Amino acid sequence: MTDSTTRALRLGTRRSKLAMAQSGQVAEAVRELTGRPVELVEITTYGDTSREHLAQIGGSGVFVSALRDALLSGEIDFAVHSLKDLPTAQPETLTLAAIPVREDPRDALIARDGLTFEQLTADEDRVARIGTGSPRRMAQLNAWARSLGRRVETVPIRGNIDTRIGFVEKGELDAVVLAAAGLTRIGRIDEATQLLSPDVILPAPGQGALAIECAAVNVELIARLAELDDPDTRAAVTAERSLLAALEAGCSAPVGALADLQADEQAVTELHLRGVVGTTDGSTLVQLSTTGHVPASPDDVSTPLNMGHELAAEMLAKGAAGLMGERAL
Ligand SMILES: NCc1[nH]cc(CCC(=O)O)c1CC(=O)O
Repeated sequence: MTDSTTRALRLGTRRSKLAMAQSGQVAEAVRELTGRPVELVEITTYGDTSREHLAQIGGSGVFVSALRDALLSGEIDFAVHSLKDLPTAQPETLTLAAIPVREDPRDALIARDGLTFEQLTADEDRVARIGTGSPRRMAQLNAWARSLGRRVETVPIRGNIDTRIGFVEKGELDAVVLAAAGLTRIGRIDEATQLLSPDVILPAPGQGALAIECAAVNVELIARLAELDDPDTRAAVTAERSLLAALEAGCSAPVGALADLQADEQAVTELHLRGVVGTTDGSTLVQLSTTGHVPASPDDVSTPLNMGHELAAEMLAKGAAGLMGERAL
């Protein structure tokens, strides 16, 4: 006989080093919270087995669909995702039970010889080759170089974090750009040679945040896991993802967004949302921001949702759609 209140909770995870690191961290928090054992169940996803470029596989959520199938079939009780890999449309059958406190949302540069982007691009006789498969990073890196009166060559690469850093270690590329949060989680943040300010490189919507997902029918577990939720992070990533959704862009589109919360003098929380869309060559960027007041109720995400929609409408009015690749306007 199995007792549903004491049996191990099954946490579905991808096998990658990053996924195992973040699942292990959440497993520990859930053990402490519930007093129940947590067992990791490895699930292989299409995103792990495909050798095609992510932009070519297209569609969002290649990393998440196998985990979601396992949630719906009851094979696992909950899953941990990188929020930035989750499609913005949330299926009704699944619930984001918790979005814990976010890690550093910034992108990081790992360059040869400890160099910064400014140093790397200073040599006029040698165009720096920077590896990234992300159209968002390409657009902003190229725009940044242009603003310095320089050029860079962005080289499309794929693979896990270790593989990508390997291109710099082997001298095949001058630098790569990765999420600081991923580097921190696998213990390699010390190798970053520069943390890229959001003033020049806006991260992907939701970058640095995790999402703990359950089948919607699992109401008791959802209520327990809600204690791991951080309302400030949820408000920020809700605004970022609402912007992404309203731009009708997928996770591989050249869209950056970052929301930060600040308490003003009257202790009212202000949400500042920045968004960018650009062509991958960096010749054109549409970059806008907005500020709103967030109500004290942690359950009310209507303000962040509206801010994302409104900022998207302004960006579209400034021609954002035309910059996002071959899409019907
Ligand atoms: N696209 C892959 C991916 N998904 C999540 C992270 C780690 C950072 C995070 O949790 O946002 C990464 C690696 C990267 O972009 O460097």
